[in-house]
Amino acid sequence: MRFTKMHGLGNDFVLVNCFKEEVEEPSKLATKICDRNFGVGADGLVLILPSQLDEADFRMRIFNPDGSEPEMCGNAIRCFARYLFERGLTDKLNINVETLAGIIKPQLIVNNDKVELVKVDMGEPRLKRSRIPMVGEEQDQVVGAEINVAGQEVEVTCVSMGNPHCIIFVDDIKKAPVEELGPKVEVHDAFPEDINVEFIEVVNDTEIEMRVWERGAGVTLACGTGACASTVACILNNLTANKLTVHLLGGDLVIEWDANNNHVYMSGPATEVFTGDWKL
Ligand SMILES: N[C@@H](CCC[C@H](N)C(=O)O)C(=O)O
Repeated sequence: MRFTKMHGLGNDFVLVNCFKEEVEEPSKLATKICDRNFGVGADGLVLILPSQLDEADFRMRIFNPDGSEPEMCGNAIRCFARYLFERGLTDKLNINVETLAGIIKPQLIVNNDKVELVKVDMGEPRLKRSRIPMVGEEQDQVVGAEINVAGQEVEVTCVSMGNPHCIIFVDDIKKAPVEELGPKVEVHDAFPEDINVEFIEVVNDTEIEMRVWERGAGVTLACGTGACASTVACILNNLTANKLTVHLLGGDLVIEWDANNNHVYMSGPATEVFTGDWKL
């Protein structure tokens, strides 16, 4: 099976073109191919598929290294769009992609035939508890709410970008308890579908530092949906302006929550690393 290894700011993926390859058990394949010792090594397996929907050009499925299937992945969809364009699967610069989080719209910014950046219309953030999902009063927003994590009160803001995110503000990002608190919050009873956990230090009005513990993956160098959810969380808490540079371990994303249409936009790079043949 032919595959392509790509990354968005070090959040890395194995992409398989299912117009040419057949993947029978994607969840099982993800656990094997994402393994960093016995496989290719990646934060996710991405399948490139045709869409049956009139409004969509292609369909993206993504699987976490633990085999679970999340609704969306921000860094993967930039890689997905670049792959489609550079492999000639489309000549469109604005692509409509069917995902479990709805239709997501990447736009390729091309210079001299080279994809320089991908700007993605990530759609509207979901703010009600029932849409995160989180237990409790369905219609409420979760802004500065307290949850008890192993005997410790933790203040959280929760936002869904199609997939769920729990944002925790910290004073010093270098001391953020990503590996201690992250896995406990991920599987907390309050979150019936588990949750991605972002630790945020607000640097100033237009910049934040972020570290992430991803559902089904653990620590990663970047998370696109997480950067979008964290930007929304900063704005809901009146901490920043509506357009931010999000500094991640793997590099920077620019995120804007547009007040005119309530959509969140993410801009960042997508990089191809190598292609290979999977033999197992
Ligand atoms: N790294 C991704 C998010 C991948 C899915 C996530 N682990 C989940 O389970 O929701 C991104 O860039 O958005």
